[in-house]
Amino acid sequence: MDVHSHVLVVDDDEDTRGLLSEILAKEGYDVETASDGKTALERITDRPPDLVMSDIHMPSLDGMSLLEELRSRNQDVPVILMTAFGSLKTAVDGLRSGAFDYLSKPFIVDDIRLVVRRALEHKHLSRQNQALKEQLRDRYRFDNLVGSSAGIVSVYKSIARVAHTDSTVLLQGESGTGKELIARAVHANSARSAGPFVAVDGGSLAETLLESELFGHERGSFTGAVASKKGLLEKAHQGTCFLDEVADLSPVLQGKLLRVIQEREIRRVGSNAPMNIDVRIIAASKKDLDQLVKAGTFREDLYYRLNVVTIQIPPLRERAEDIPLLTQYFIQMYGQKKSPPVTGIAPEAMSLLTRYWWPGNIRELEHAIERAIALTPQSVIFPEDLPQSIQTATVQAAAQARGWVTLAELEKDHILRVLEAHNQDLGRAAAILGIHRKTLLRKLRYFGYPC
Ligand SMILES: Nc1ncnc2c1ncn2[C@@H]1O[C@H](COP(=O)(O)OP(=O)(O)OP(=O)(O)O)[C@@H](O)[C@H]1O
Repeated sequence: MDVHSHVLVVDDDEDTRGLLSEILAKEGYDVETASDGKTALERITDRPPDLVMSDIHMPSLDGMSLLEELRSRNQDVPVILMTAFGSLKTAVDGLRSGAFDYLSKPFIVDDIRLVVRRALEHKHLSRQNQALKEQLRDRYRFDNLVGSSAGIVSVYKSIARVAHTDSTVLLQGESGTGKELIARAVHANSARSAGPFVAVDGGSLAETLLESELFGHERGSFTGAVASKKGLLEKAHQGTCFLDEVADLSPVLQGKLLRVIQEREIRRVGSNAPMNIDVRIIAASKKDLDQLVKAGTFREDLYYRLNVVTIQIPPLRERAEDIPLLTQYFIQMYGQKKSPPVTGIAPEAMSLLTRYWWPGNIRELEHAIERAIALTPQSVIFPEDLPQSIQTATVQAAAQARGWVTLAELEKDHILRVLEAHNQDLGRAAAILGIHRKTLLRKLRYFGYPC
């Protein structure tokens, strides 16, 4: 946060103005003063401050009226009311009318510092959240895809370019980068959008089951096939079939898929009669198909058929500038359902998110935000609401930046990772670490870990 934040002190008492100016200037703030509410309004119009500290009782426009005037002008500057000891009720009324906080006179210097810092942090945070909300509403979106980095904008352009053609598309990207969402966007922007979108996971089923899932089967074609059944490719007729984890298809199924693409026809298991189908195939893989072809585990002819247009989706760590926007998007998605609603994230927590390397990409970020929202009792996400792995990763990053790491940091990091990986089960973690449970507890208490 900017230490040169501009604070306007409003008080009819000259000594109070002097005292506050001195304290705040020492903290690095740029301080201006006014002796009554009317003068304050003129100053605010000329140069809007980041924070207003106003006495409640003043001649010509008191603190409460100043607050009301600011709110009626839709000016969202935080206001701290100052009150003489005894007029607490007015201060509480002020909070109800939207003051950020109040300070009682005589002042305690540390209270002033703390309340001012919190008010400015709050201002900074709400400004940041507002900017992100506007970005989300106006731009940086393509269907349900969010992001403004060069990497994701180039993906949007590719989607727009290929959607209207009927070509087969190959999506290459790590797990959780949004391949299915992108496939849906291609379908939604194509001439087939009124037709079905059918997703098939090539890695989820054993070969024979997958074959009958994909191509369907005739009654009696194998034990248990009591009725004939449409396959997923048939169900996708006149629409799009999204084939995820295409690298996991067995050689036999790779051959059959190649035939579908070449001949535009399928045969149900147990049938010799071919059926014409009109399906656009979008295939996806987290493994590099080019490498698999070289290694001889993926058919080269199928690769060339799939690879007519390839969209490379960059991992989240290579487009860290998208993290704040995505975070805000997920806060809006999950935070509204909570009571009280979660509407923002503290700058320290956001800083942890932007420094983490996200091996699980956007899916991992989405889960981290969803979990933090479920855990936090407040309306803002703080660092301690984030998974331990994200909190500790930052220690590692800092150590790496220094080029070394202390033994104590290494030990703490390792212990917390093992605990995280085993759902905080102390017994299992102690066994894996090769130490007694009591020793583990002692170390955790020493780290300040709640147990
Ligand atoms: N750009 C994005 N904007 C908003 N949400 C996104 C974006 N990309 C991905 N997501 C969300 O992240 C999650 C994972 O996305 P998706 O399932 O499409 O990834 P994937 O690459 O297909 O993963 P996998 O390879 O593991 O199947 C989903 O909940 C999706 O809605």
